[in-house]
Amino acid sequence: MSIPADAPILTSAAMREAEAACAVQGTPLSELMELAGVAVADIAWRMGAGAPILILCGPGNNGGDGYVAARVLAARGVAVRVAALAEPATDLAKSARAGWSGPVETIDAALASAPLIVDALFGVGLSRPLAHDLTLLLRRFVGRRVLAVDVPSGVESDGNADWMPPLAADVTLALSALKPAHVLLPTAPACGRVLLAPIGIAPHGTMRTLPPLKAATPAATAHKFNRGMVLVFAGPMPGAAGLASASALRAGAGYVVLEGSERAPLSAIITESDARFGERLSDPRVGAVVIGPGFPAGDELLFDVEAALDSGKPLVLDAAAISAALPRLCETPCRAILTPHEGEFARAFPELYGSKIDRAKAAAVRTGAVVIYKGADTIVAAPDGRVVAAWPGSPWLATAGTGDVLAGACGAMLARGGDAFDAAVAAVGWHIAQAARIGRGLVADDLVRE
Ligand SMILES: NC(=O)C1=CN([C@@H]2O[C@H](COP(=O)(O)OP(=O)(O)OC[C@H]3O[C@@H](n4cnc5c(N)ncnc54)[C@H](OP(=O)(O)O)[C@@H]3O)[C@@H](O)[C@H]2O)[C@@H](O)CC1
Ligand SMILES: [K+]
Repeated sequence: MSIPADAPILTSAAMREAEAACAVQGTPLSELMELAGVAVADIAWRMGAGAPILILCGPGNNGGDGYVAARVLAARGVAVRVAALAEPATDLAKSARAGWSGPVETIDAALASAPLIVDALFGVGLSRPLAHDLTLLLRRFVGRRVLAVDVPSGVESDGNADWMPPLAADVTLALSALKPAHVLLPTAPACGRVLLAPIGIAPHGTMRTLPPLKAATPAATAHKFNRGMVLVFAGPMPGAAGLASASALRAGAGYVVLEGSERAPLSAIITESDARFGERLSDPRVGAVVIGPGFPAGDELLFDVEAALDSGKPLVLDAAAISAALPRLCETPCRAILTPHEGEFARAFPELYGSKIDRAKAAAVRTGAVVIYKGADTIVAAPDGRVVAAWPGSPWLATAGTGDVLAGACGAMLARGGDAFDAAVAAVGWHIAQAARIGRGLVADDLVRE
């Protein structure tokens, strides 16, 4: 599974707006469908490597892309068969169908045919789950290689429903932009390797996939304080804050103070007693405060969160600190990154609905903070509507303590100054890159070991 880096993501409504704008600017949709069909044919050609190809066409424009691809592949000498679910229903699909001079079979008649299936049944126009008999029919193709056009058929492209496609794709060719379903669970794994065909629409939007990680080399004039000073607050379980402080240092902070713990995980980390927390909070060199790792909910946490909020420092609020800070944040937004996992998000924002992207965006608007909604399909959302989707993360990150490491990395990035959203995206990118480097058998401590 893989996804193009820094690629646009559009909902079906935004996609239709972009298509309409394209038509207004003088590019007919038939031209886009031609480009889409050629792009599908190119990938199918490479995947098929000379083998026969069966193209399954639906009634809408997704099916239209399939007919164009069939025509292009046949012209290249590939043995192509086309099977349709129904007659084309749109003018575009009808004209694409008219361009295909070969026979059109029924899907069950074509079952025995090809090792490579091009799934052009439904794209962003799917409006309800697939009928049961069609689902059963399509399952009979399981085991063949599958190239899905735009999305695997059966998937609701905006990520609002967890309808799973009967035929998971080996490769999905997203047209013009990725769709939320490509980057959200449970549908993302069914998309396989996602490729993007930029077919003439220049999508304007605020959602993208994770950008490539930039190597942040310190400036020649750097010293430990101007590289970012992070104050990590340890609660009753200091191991978690220890991980966060080590991670802040590894992720590039110049100076890390671990407050409330006597044991530093790395020799360069300064430990201090609780008594100095207030004093440290007013230290002008402190660029970010991390609070929450290893801290159960309760009065003690509430008191410290209030003090951190009063300080006006940029904050990373993790675990129970998120709910503790919520009433204040909703009243007076501050420069903060919240890092909830699924359970913490549900506790803090039980009333939000929609896709994971919608809910992350709504939480960011409500709190005025950047939200990193963690999971295998991590979403980073800013209050101004920017979103970065980090699918696929690393499966090795699904282990205790990795969230504390992410919180520390957020502290390091935030302490450098600059935009909190960019800091959050950089921290998520760093976290995934570290995990990818270590891979099999990773435990949280490995992420901060070297
Ligand atoms: N973005 C781009 O640049 C370009 C995008 N293009 C392509 O267009 C695709 C979108 O095309 P689209 O809007 O025609 O929708 P599409 O997915 O083909 O399906 C709609 C049809 O399915 C039907 N239907 C719905 N649900 C159903 C169900 N459960 N079971 C049965 N039927 C169902 C629905 O009929 P209904 O019954 O709902 O009236 C309607 O007939 C897009 O994904 C991309 O591939 C390119 O061609 C051009 C450039
Ligand atoms: K499809």
